[in-house]
Amino acid sequence: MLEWIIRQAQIVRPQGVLQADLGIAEGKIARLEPEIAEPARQEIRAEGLHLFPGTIDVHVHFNQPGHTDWEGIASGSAALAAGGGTLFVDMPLNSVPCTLDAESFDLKLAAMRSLSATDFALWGGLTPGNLEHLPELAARGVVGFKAFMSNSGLPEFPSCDVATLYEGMKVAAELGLPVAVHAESDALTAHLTRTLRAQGKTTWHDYLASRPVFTELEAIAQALILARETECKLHIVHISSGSGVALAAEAKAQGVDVSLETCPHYLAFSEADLERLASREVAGLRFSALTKCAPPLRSELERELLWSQVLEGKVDLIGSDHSPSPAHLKQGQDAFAQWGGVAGVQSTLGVLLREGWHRRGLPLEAIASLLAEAPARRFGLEGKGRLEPGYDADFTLADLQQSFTLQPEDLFYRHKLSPYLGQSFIGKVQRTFIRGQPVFADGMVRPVADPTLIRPRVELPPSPASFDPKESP
Ligand SMILES: NC(=O)N[C@H]1NC(=O)NC1=O
Ligand SMILES: [Zn+2]
Ligand SMILES: [Zn+2]
Repeated sequence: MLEWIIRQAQIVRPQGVLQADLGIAEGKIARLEPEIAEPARQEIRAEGLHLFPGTIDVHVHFNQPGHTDWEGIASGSAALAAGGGTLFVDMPLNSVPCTLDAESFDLKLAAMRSLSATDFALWGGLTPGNLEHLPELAARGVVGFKAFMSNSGLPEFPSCDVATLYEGMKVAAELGLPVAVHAESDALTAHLTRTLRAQGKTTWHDYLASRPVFTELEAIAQALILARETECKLHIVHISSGSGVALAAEAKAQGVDVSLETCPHYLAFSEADLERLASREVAGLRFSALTKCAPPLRSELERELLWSQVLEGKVDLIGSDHSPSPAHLKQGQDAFAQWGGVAGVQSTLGVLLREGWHRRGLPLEAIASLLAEAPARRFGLEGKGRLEPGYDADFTLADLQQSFTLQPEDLFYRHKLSPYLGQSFIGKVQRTFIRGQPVFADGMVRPVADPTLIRPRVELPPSPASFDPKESP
């Protein structure tokens, strides 16, 4: 007997939106049909609601173990589920220890298994000094290796010089896993930061001036050259500018195996918003501090160029780069000293519905691809990301007729701080299911019974054929 039937929702998939019944058995989608005649143990009438694949956020920092005072797995994953998410991939840094070897992986895995409200996957780190640990991380199931091309802000996660990045890509290519890069030039951003600070500059404006678009382009170009040379799969995280997407998309069209990620904050905000709102206080913090991130917000022109690339299908996927901190790390007059990171894991679907679907005509089908199918496909997350029989019953029901204003009490974050507070959104998330288990309903999160590490299915490059004497003439 079917466990659940969700009746007559608008089912949103990359290939189209259709009204149908979705039947669930043993945690998987068992049937997807115009009408399922038989009953199920439990049914939901969902006329008028949209049923999206559960969103997959490949870029979060939940910071546990070590920095549970910044976020933590339980609160971060609960926020993901409340925003329609069913799976996240945690970054290797901001936790203590960083995920750089087998031991640190095992510590994080144990914490995830006991605390996560959702399924999860893990990134390993690539830094100078941990190259020899990449194989053991791969064996344990990381989806790939994250490297910083500029200062990460954390001494325990040093940035990769070009030689380390090159050697790391060679190892990753052999392991069949991607390298993800935070693409900003260390030489240029460090130089500009030093110059501005030496002049006593401290405003948010000065911070933006220390990381202009060309410093991002310089790093993207370098990463593309190395990926082409090593035949390593490359994932460029949080591309902030339309120009950055154009550069990477061009290389992709020429055959470089690269995927492009941007974040909701680069789609929702620009320098023009900062100009207007910089000193407005949200939850006691300045808007300029809540939106401080690296790479930083860009001009209105770059934001609209980025949108046009999203609408043209040039961006593969969207990750939140949820990187929260306690309020005290975002206080003070010196913009350079404030913690860089935006808290947004709960708002990704809302931003795409408002800024994309409602304001710019982004099809709902594209949202299903950007937030679920593409991340699952790119990172080999089998059984995830699609609303098809045989796939895990991971989905979310949202009411696109219902608008709401985001309030601090809506947020599941440890710190109720977000640049989206006080903004109105459409598409309130009503329920989220993971492997057929209701994880979010009636404004409450009930963690999945068995939070599971999703390991990537890795396709290794073919090894040279061994000599078979029987076959020889
Ligand atoms: N350490 C960390 O989370 N850094 C992130 N924050 C941000 O704004 N950009 C990043 O890469
Ligand atoms: Zn980054
Ligand atoms: Zn990040």
